[in-house]
Amino acid sequence: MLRAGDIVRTKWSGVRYQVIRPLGSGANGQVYLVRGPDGDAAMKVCDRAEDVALEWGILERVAKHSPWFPRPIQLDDDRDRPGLYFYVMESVSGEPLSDVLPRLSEREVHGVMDQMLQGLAALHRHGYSFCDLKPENVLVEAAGAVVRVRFVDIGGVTAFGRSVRQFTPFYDRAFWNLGSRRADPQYDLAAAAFALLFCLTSPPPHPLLGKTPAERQVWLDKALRRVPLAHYGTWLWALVHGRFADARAAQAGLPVPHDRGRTVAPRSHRRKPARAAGRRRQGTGQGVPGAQAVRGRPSQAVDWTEWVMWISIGTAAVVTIAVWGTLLQ
Ligand SMILES: Nc1ncnc2c1ncn2[C@@H]1O[C@H](COP(=O)(O)OP(=O)(O)OP(=O)(O)O)[C@@H](O)[C@H]1O
Repeated sequence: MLRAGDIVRTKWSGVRYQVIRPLGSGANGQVYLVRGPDGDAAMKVCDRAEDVALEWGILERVAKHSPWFPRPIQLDDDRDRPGLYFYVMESVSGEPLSDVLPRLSEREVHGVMDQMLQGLAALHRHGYSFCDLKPENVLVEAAGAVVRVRFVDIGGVTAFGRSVRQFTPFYDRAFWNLGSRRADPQYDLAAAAFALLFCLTSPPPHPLLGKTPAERQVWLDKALRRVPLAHYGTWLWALVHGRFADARAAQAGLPVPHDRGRTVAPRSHRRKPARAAGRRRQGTGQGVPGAQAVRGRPSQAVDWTEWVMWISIGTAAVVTIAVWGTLLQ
């Protein structure tokens, strides 16, 4: 564990980094904001040399093709602390997806998802899946009209066809019994959908980990019906069920924003789930460009503008009939 102010001197190149503050930690290690000869950077420290070597190798390979991941800077050991293994990469600014999404407008949510899918498409073009895609690993910078999305945590990136090495249960399609735990484009598309879904509604409760796959699916179906953005329920359903051929098709199917400057309500103010449990429809996937047939998709949240329109038409019809009735008497 490093502290603010600690100095790390690299063993082989003699470069000096000063620790500014921790940026985050996880199962594989800790990440610190450090100041080096070229300014601020992020240092990932792991207990095992193999983890550092593996992540560094992936980062070098992937970052070449994908500006969505941090740029690798250097791999080395600490000269003064034997057993401290680390690599240094670009420090990515932004906040985790879960903190940012609730205060974005529909148009900005659309922008975030569009960029996430572009980032995934770039990675997939080179034959890799992200695999450990979750809100903590998606950093978003939203400044005015500009929204910028970057990915961190390269550790799970896996070549297509291989078994997924690193995953988080709630973002893993196999946990929901919706596919295998093998790396492919749909694995990431499902994870992206779970990330958006849980940020827009609420994260799954911990006890779900001990439930059967059927019980988990019931929970997921309910969550999909609670999505507060028009048309996103259907699109997310198609993503988690692997209905899009690739990230480009999913991007083409992104619901068009109906932006009225509204922000996606914070959790405490979100609309109550639509009372539509019995209104599940059979669908054909129409209206979701790029999606194959979508069956048993969840019904959408109530669209009040449609209700207002029908009430107005009904009132006008009643008034017209009443006027004619009076005139004809
Ligand atoms: N390059 C970076 N720039 C800024 N923050 C970063 C960077 N890399 C990682 N982080 C932050 O540190 C956190 C932990 O890093 P990382 O995900 O690499 O660790 P991990 O041990 O693999 O975590 P997990 O167990 O979640 O997989 C990230 O969620 C992110 O908030």
